[in-house]
Amino acid sequence: MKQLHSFDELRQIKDTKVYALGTFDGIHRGHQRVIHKAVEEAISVDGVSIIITFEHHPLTILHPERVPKRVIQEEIMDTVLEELKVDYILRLPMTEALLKMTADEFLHELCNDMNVEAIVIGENFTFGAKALGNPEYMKQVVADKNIRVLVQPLLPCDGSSTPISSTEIRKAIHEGHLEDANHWLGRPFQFKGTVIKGDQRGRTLGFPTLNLLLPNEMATPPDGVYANRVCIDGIWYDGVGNIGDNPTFRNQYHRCEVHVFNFDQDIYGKEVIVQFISYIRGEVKFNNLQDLIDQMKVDEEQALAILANA
Ligand SMILES: Cc1cc2nc3c(=O)[nH]c(=O)nc-3n(C[C@H](O)[C@H](O)[C@H](O)COP(=O)(O)O)c2cc1C
Ligand SMILES: Nc1ncnc2c1ncn2[C@@H]1O[C@H](COP(=O)(O)OP(=O)(O)OP(=O)(O)O)[C@@H](O)[C@H]1O
Repeated sequence: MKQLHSFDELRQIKDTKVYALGTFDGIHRGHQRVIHKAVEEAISVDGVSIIITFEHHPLTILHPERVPKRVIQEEIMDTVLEELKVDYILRLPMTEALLKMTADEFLHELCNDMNVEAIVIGENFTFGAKALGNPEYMKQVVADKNIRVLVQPLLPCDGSSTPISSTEIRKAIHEGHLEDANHWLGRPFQFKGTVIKGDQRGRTLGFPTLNLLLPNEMATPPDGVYANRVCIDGIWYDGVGNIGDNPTFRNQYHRCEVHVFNFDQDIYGKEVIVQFISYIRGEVKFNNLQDLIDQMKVDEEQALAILANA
């Protein structure tokens, strides 16, 4: 998948274009429906599929303190889009000028002299200044250009009328409802990070762990113990992990650590991906080391049972 950063770069592409429009934080199952349709259409007209999105959330300009935490990191988003066979992604830089662009102006930039065959959006898609543009309006504006607007019905969360959305997924992650978040995402919630040096105490407890700082831009599950999977050098391992600041010990800092089963290598400085499969329990301040060790043994058994069925 190739990366684009401006309307000008988009104009350089001469192939027949099929767009999928939106923020796409998470590439959840609803987003996948929209993207799949765009890829399918592009193949059927021998053209290219292009995701049109933004480099940063609009609130980075208006209210930076209110920017929502992300449910997928950009790098992982790109990997998922590659797997979905998307040809291009245009990440428009977020500027005041872009925010002020009317729905009409936005469509003009996207559609004039661009050789566009179709635009795929979800039913709830809005665009342009003050989000005044909607699917009906888009259809009217592009009707005379022979561009088809393919509006996809919203995929609901199971057993409810609420559509799957990054907002619902973010909430589930924050509340520790990883099974829901993972189901709506269509893959486990995960993040990538660099392994840092911990206090090297874990080894002496019989539970060596790899330590990571939690990525600042990401939604994070609550402090506590989790069944995890970890990707190290392209290989996936099972493990049991903890998010928190280890209240049993003094002078600790907030981090994510995972005890990886059947693994004993020095991987400081390596990039790993940690997936969160299920919440097991909250973090506890233990009165002595033996109580912590005994509890970690119970956690390990529970994680093994969860992962055997996940
Ligand atoms: C499965 C698991 C459960 C844990 N639970 C707790 C806990 O409830 N309370 C706590 O203070 N630390 C907990 N920890 C963190 C340990 O205290 C920490 O791994 C250990 O002190 C080693 O730290 P180090 O990696 O900096 O050497 C847990 C760690 C793991 C792997
Ligand atoms: N559940 C869904 N089913 C089908 N399409 C969806 C669904 N949710 C969003 N879409 C569509 O996917 C594209 C990207 O969605 P976008 O990220 O802009 O919104 P969202 O997922 O609803 O996020 P938020 O929770 O931030 O509102 C849009 O065209 C949108 O209409």
